Amino acid sequence: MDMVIQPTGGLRGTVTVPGDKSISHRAVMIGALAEGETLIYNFLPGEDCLSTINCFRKLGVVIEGPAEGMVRVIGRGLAGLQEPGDVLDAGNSGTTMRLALGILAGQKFFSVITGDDSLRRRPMARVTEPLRLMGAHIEGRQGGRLAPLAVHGGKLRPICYNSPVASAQVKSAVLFAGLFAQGDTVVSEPHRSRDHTERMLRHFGAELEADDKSVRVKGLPRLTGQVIKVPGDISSAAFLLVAACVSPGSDLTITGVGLNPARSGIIDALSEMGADITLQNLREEGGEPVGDIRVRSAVKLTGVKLGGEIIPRLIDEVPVLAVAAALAEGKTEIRDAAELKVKESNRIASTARLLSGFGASVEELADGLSIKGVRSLNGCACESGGDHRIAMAAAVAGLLASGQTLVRGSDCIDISFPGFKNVLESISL
Ligand SMILES: O=C(O)C1=C[C@@H](OP(=O)(O)O)[C@@H](O)[C@H](O)C1
Ligand SMILES: C=C(OP(=O)(O)O)C(=O)O
Repeated sequence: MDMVIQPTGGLRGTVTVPGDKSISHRAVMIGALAEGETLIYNFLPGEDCLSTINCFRKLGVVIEGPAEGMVRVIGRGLAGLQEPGDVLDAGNSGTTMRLALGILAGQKFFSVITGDDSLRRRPMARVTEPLRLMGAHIEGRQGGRLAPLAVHGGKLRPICYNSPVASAQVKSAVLFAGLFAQGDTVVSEPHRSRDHTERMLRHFGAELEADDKSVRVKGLPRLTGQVIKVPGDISSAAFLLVAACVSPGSDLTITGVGLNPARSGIIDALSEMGADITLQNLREEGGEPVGDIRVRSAVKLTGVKLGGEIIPRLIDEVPVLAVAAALAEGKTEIRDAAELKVKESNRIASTARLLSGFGASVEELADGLSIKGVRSLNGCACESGGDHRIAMAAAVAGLLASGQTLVRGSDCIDISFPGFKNVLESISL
């Protein structure tokens, strides 16, 4: 499907964005392992989260919905999953595959998990290695580095795992496996990644301690079904934030957005660039910080240097942040972001290609991007390459460019932000 985008005269009004993808996945998975019913409100009906629901249905879990934003999970308890009669399909979702592997590692039965072309190219050794150390038997292409992966799970032992990458998916897979091991499982990482798993496990009754760089979970907890209200996804809000910052005449409020500090790097980065962003109505819901974000057109955005600890806090927002950088004054450098190469596409290459098509001045670095701001972008025809974040970054660039933009292959936006085009149309002048 192609999406046509015209230049915007500013973004105005009050909107919500769909539920957080990371939290929606985890609510289904932890709900499945809990005893009793879990009700999930504002569940993200994006394709990735539907893949999680499908996988857990095949594991014998009764899951109703999503219907009007609500999902009901009838938990089976820690020992209640059943052997799937067929291959589990994680679709395009790295989170589904990696987190599910942590759970499958702890099951006595045999299972196979696969995904689409993109997911079958993404690195899985980062989870299969620690899960093998815990005692799981996992086979796959290239010695277990690539899906499809076959898992003979069973009795696991706890480990102290020092992850070489700051990845919430690796951390969560090991913590989930740790639920099935007697004793304490510890995971540490070079920088702190998003901590939704830790927060939600605690909410369901697990014993968990965390400090700056490590997390410890006690095995064999009794998890109890909960009511979860999923906040709006800051990664989806990011597209609207950038469009509103850069286009003159904007005054936009996005209500009920998750503001977990491990996810809010985009607000810090844009603010450092000179954006006019205020946070209002700050509160906590279900153990997650939530608030409303008001963004007005910036007088001027200036280039920044980003690297180190902020990178995991804005990793999925780099493509759209690069659009802001392309129109900022001076140079922006994003380093320490080599992880972008192993997302749905190589996002260093795909972001550089996208921006070049709009006439931006961008250079690919081994671990990031260097972008020199230009006065204006020119609308163009571009390709999503099947990557939802690239498709939406392209749409935002189109809103800020002169002339018309055509985004080819925009259907992949439904992976994380169903209704994106309608939301844009409702706020764009
Ligand atoms: O745990 C999660 O929900 C996610 C973690 C991040 O991936 P990594 O753990 O690979 O960094 C992120 O890019 C992805 O969109 C969602
Ligand atoms: C990288 C992403 O997701 P996942 O790893 O779950 O495919 C994303 O949503 O940008």
